[in-house]
Amino acid sequence: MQVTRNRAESTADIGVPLDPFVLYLINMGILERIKEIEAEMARTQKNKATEYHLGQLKAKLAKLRTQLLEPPKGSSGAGEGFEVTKFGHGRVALIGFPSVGKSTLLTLLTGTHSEAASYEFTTLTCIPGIINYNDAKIQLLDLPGIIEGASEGKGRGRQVIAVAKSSDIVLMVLDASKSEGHRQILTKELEAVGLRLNKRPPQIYFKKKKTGGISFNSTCALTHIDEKLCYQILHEYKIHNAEVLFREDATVDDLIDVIEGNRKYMKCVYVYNKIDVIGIDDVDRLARQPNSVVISCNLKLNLDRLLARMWEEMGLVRVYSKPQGQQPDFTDPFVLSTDRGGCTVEDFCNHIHRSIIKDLKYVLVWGTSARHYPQHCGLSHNLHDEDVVQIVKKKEKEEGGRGRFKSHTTGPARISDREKKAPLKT
Ligand SMILES: Nc1nc2c(ncn2[C@@H]2O[C@H](COP(=O)(O)OP(=O)(O)OP(=O)(O)O)[C@@H](O)[C@H]2O)c(=O)[nH]1
Ligand SMILES: [K+]
Ligand SMILES: [Mg+2]
Repeated sequence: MQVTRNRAESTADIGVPLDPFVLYLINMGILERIKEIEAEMARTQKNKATEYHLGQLKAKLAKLRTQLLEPPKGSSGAGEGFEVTKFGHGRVALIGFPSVGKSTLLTLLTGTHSEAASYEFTTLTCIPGIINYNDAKIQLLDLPGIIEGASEGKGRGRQVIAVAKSSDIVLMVLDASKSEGHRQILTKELEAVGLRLNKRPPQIYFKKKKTGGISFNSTCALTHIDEKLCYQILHEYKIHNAEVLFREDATVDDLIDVIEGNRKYMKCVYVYNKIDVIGIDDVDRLARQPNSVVISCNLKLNLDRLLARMWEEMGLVRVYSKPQGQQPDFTDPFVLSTDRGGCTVEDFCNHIHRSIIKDLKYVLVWGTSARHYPQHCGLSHNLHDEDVVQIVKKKEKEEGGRGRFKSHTTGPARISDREKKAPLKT
C-alpha cells in the first residue's frame, strides 16, 4: 500500500482538515515504518562497528514518532475529546493500566465520584476532581487505563498521554500484586511520545546556524558519542550548520532529544496500590524503590504519605502577604510554581499584579529564605514555601497599602509555629 508518509507535507498545501480515513492511512504508513525500524534495530548487534548505523536508526525513529504526534489541521490535537479546563494551583494526572485503582483513588482523595469496578476500562473519559491540600487546590485527573501500544494509538492511549503532558506531575498507578514489568512498559509508552520522567534535560548546548558548518565541542570526556556520530545524526535531520557543545557525557538518545526539542521533562511518583493483597516483604521492597509510594485504597493506607509526596514533587511555594501593621492571613496563601527553577520576589509581585513592580521599593521577608527577620529583599530574592512577604512601595504612606493588595481584616489569623518563634513586627 502506497500512502503519503509525511503528514506535514500532505496538509500544508491543501490547508483543509484531512478526511479521517486518509489520516488513518497516513498513520498506518508511519506505524509500519516505525515497526520496520524497530525490527531492524532489534536485529542489529550492538558494537563499535554498528554504532553509527544504530544512531542513524534512532534518529529516523524519533523523527517518525514526532510526525505521529503532529496534530492534523482542523483538530485541536491528540487530546481531542478529553479537554478539561485547568483549575487550581496545579494539575496531576493518574496514569496506569486498567483496573489498578485510579478511579477508586480519585474518589478517595477528592470526594468526586468516579465509577470504579472490577472490570477493565470502567473509566472511558477524563474525570477531574479537586484535592485541597496545604491551603492549595490541586486538580487531580482520573483517566482511562492505557495498555501497551498506547503511544501508537491503541485504546484511547494518545488522548490519555496528551492529558498527561498537560499536567504538572504524573502519578503512575501500579497494581502491587501484578508484574513489576508494568512500570517499564508504561515508562516506554510515555517516552515514545516525548515524555521524560524524573530526568533533567541533557546538558547539551545546541544552536542551529545559517552558515559555518558544524562546530562540535565538549567540556568533558565523551564515551557514548563522537564527532562523526554527532555529524551523522545532524545530517539525518538535514542540519549542516550548527553549534553543539556537550557539557556532560551524553548519549545518542540525549542528543536526539535536544535536536527534537519537544520533550517534556516531568516528575512522576510511582504509586503501588493494593498492598493489602501482598506480603509485607514485597511491600517493603516496593516502598524502597526510588520515587515510589505504597498505598491501599481499600484500607485507606498511606494516603497522607502519597499527598505529602505529591506536594513535594509539585514544588509549589506558598507565600503569605502581610499588610503593614497587620498579621498575614495564614489561611489564604498565594501559591506559586517553581517551574523555572525557583520563585523570586519578582515572580510573586507579578503574580499579584503586573503593575506592582514599578512602584516597588523593596519587600520584607520572614521565613526560611530570610537570613534574619525581617530581611529587606529585592526582586531577585528566592522565596521559600511558607514565607511571609510585606511589599513596601516607593511612596508608601505610613498606613498600609490599599486597593490591589489582598486586604486582610483582623479575622481569625492562624498563628503558626514560626510566628511564635519570631513575631512578625515591622
Ligand atoms: N484489594 C484492593 N482492591 C482495590 C484497591 N483499590 C481498588 N481496588 C479494586 O480494583 C478494582 C478496579 O478499581 P478501579 O478504581 O475501577 O480501577 P481503575 O484503574 O480506575 O480501572 P479502569 O478505569 O478500568 O482503568 C475495583 O474492583 C476496586 O474495588 C485496593 O487498595 N485493594
Ligand atoms: K476498573
Ligand atoms: Mg477508572
